Amino acid sequence: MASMSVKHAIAAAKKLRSLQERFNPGGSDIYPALMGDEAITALIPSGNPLSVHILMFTRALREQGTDEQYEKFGRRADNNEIIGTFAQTELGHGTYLRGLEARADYDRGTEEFVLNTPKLSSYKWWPGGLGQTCNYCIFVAQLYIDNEAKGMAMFVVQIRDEETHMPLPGVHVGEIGKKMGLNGVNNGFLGLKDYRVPRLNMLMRHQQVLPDGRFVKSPVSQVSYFPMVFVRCMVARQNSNYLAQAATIATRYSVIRRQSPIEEGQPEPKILEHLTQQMKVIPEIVTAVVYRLAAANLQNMYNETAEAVYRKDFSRLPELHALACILKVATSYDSTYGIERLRQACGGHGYLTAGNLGNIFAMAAPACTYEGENSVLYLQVGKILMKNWSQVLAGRELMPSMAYISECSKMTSFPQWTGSWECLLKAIQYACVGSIRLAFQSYNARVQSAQSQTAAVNYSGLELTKAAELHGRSYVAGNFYQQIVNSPNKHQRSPQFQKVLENMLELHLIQIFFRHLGDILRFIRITEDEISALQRRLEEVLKELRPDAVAITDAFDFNDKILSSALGCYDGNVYERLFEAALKHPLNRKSVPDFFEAHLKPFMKENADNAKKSKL
Ligand SMILES: CCCCCCCC/C=C\CCCC(=O)SCCNC(=O)CCNC(=O)[C@H](O)C(C)(C)COP(=O)(O)OP(=O)(O)OC[C@H]1O[C@@H](n2cnc3c(N)ncnc32)[C@H](O)[C@@H]1OP(=O)(O)O
Ligand SMILES: Cc1cc2nc3c(=O)[nH]c(=O)nc-3n(C[C@H](O)[C@H](O)[C@H](O)COP(=O)(O)OP(=O)(O)OC[C@H]3O[C@@H](n4cnc5c(N)ncnc54)[C@H](O)[C@@H]3O)c2cc1C
Repeated sequence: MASMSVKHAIAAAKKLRSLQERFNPGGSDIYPALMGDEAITALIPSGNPLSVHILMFTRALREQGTDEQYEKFGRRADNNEIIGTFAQTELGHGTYLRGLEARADYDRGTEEFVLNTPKLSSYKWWPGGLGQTCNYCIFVAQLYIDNEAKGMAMFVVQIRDEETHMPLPGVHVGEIGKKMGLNGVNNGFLGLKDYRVPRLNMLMRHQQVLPDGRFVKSPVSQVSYFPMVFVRCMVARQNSNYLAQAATIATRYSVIRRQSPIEEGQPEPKILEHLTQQMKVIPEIVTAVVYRLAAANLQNMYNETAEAVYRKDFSRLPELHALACILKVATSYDSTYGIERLRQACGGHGYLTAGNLGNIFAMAAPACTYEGENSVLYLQVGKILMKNWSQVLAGRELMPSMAYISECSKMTSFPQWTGSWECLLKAIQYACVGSIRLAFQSYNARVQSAQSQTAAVNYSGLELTKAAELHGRSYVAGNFYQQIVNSPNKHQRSPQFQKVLENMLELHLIQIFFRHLGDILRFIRITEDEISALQRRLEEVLKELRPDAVAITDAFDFNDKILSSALGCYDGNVYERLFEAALKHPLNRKSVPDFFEAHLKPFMKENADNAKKSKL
């Protein structure tokens, strides 16, 4: 499996490189985006062993290395002359980066770093492609000068011979083992023992160790976390695509499959005519659209911020970090749960490998863990919200994506309920701000009762998480509202198209309202009649969107090869394709399987003989 995926990944890399040269000669930016795109991930169903090389190794060299270091390592990596990975996580630590145990001691006598993974728990563990594909890596370690810790630093480390691919002396490298999916990625382990690299192998764009051992601190230490910010943005985009793929499959299947007359004596309808089926499928289509738009916005913000960071302007980093975290969490959680819901919406056939929903799930689910475990990132956003709430209390302006928090904080009570989109959006934002206020009070009370700030974060963790989750909902819903209602492109849309978009907005807002009804009722009074009215609107908008479901998913524009699904093909020949796939199964190669004579027949015979004996 690993060797097939390496072969496919290389073919894809070549093809994309040629597209890059044709459409963006000399540029380097579209290549990583293309490389990680849905086409590639779908065509390499066991995972792309070059993803971390392209998304993290090359970027870190470009963004964390000096120009000289880029010339030495980065250019070769961009050309795929060397293949690397990002080796940060260890067997004993993934989340708590300050606890990483790998160390780099500066030897000023030789102007080298001595790299070590001193214990079993300090072995690098998980990096994509490290097991077999890579010959280089970025090794993240605690930097020590004269045995004094200076914080995290990144080192370019050659781990295999460029000619023979043999591991170099002092390097212990291998594959970590079979996973629930992504088995083509050869995630690896790495131990280093007194492994020396020249001083200029430490990436020194933002912090430096001078030849005499003097340490020049980065102006902003968090900039060393920047490679993770990029991948979080990519996860937001990629997981939205996985959800869109699953939604396309389930929608197409739901207009082919017929089951159970709705009226006695009537023919069996397409299953998508059943209201509960609409509720399983259509909201997921809409969620995919909503997240794709949010992820596109995030990507633009990333591009602008990355350019600024390259010029050493770090001012927008906190906002990008907060948004990348929350969208990474929201898209990975919602796509994972959504894909499973869509699998169930395909009944028994959804469980067949031929439907491909299992593999799409296996691709999407680990994003809840990698690149920052989701609960940990919720807490990270929760902490940022606390900081921003202090700013609100001090009357200061907030970053644009949090401006709604200031606005809601000024409201003494929620305005008259109208049920309009503006009212629904405001209700979500208002509940979010109420949750932030409660979390802040709880956190503050703990700090005032002499708890440390970190302990106060831990014990207010549930409230911080709730506030972060609602902030994600507020941002995503607000972004969708702006794009549908206030977009400058609105007037170029046909009235029919605008109506479909507005129906999607209606469904999204009502869906989020019902998901968070408990949270909203905590802060806003809404009557039973007002809630019932929303229930009727939900049923109505599902009915309105039903005829558009196929067209919307067709507009995602996945071709059959990418979906790889007997249930989701464009031509709708579901049963023919399921049969075709079944007949290809190895057990169908022979009418009588080998195990019959060897095991089954003797077993049955023995039972028959015993039965005969007991009758005698
Ligand atoms: C189309 C493409 C397809 C995509 C598919 C992807 C394919 C690739 C597949 C897999 C790749 C997976 C690769 C990896 O997993 S690499 C390893 C990733 N590891 C992590 O993400 C570790 C998670 N941990 C952390 O990020 C941090 O430790 C932490 C949780 C944020 C906590 O760190 P720390 O304790 O140091 O920090 P504080 O909480 O005290 O925060 C201090 C201040 O720093 C700010 N901060 C934190 N992180 C960042 C950041 N990234 N950028 C900017 N600022 C950051 C934080 O807000 C605090 O700020 P303050 O103002 O309060 O001082
Ligand atoms: C498919 C895959 C690919 C990966 N690729 C790479 C790669 O290329 N390079 C790389 O370096 N790493 C990679 N990783 C590792 C990944 O980044 C880590 O697994 C991830 O950051 C989570 O860290 P952890 O495994 O240590 O989880 P842990 O931190 O041990 O989490 C376990 C549990 O503890 C909880 N927890 C931890 N800390 C806190 C806290 N402060 N507060 C509350 N709860 C907490 C978590 O919420 C979670 O429930 C990959 C992982 C996977 C699954």
